[in-house]
Amino acid sequence: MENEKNEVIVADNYFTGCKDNLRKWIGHPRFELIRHDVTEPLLVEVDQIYHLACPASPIFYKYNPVKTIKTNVIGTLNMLGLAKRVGARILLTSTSEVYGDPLVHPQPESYWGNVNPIGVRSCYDEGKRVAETLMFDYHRQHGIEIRIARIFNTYGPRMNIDDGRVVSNFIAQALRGEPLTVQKPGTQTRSFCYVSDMVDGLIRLMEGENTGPINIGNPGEFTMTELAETVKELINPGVEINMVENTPDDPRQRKP
Ligand SMILES: O=c1ccn([C@@H]2O[C@H](COP(=O)(O)OP(=O)(O)O[C@H]3OC[C@@H](O)[C@H](O)[C@H]3O)[C@@H](O)[C@H]2O)c(=O)[nH]1
Repeated sequence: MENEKNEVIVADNYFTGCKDNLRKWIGHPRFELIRHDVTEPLLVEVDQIYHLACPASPIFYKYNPVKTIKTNVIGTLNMLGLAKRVGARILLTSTSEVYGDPLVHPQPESYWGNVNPIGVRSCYDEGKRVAETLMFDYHRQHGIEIRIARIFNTYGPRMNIDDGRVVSNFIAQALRGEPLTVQKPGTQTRSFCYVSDMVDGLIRLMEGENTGPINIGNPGEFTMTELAETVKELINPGVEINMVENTPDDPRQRKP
């Protein structure tokens, strides 16, 4: 949008997104906002498609798993159909979850992953794996220009305070003076990425020549206990850290 030539159409079903986050652009002559769910076809004329749809927080994507997999499969088919009809380049935001509970560490893009196909996270990780397959099939079969980013745990301003991912959870808990809930064993690791770095990475990927898949994230790796201690020290040294039960199939380590 900052570029004076670009016109931007945002399609959002507001399941996790929020109109208020776009307040700055609503009414701008080069901006259009449509309430739309990608599981339905979208008829617009565009040169580039950022296919970002799908809840990303485990609590949200597990809330309605059938809808999550529909978004990843039917949603991606619809966006690829749009790309094919108008000759647009399409970028898919895939995920580090395609590596599942990785047996290779760190995870290079060449690693095929260790994913449970029938678990509670499968709607998302297998869904994104199918989405990647569809991208490459449309590329090979129809010559569609594709870009695939594998996003690592990302955080930043305007995240929903109840998003459920670990960074916002710990910060919200510390601000409220509630115990920080570290899911057991606490030694599991993540590499975190700041949202504006992620956006830079996505734009560079879209504008560059590399189709991907490419990991976008940071090499810094933290255990969840280390993260809780850092948040406690920075925000509220008086707060407790509680170990709580984890959810099934939580990846033990993750680093690009
Ligand atoms: O309150 C909490 C929440 C989470 N956690 C732990 O923190 C770790 C990170 O969990 P998050 O819920 O933030 O999300 P994950 O890293 O598992 O997945 C995320 O990262 C990759 C993205 O592409 C995905 O969209 C997103 O699901 C997990 O090990 C989890 O057990 C806590 O210890 N306490």
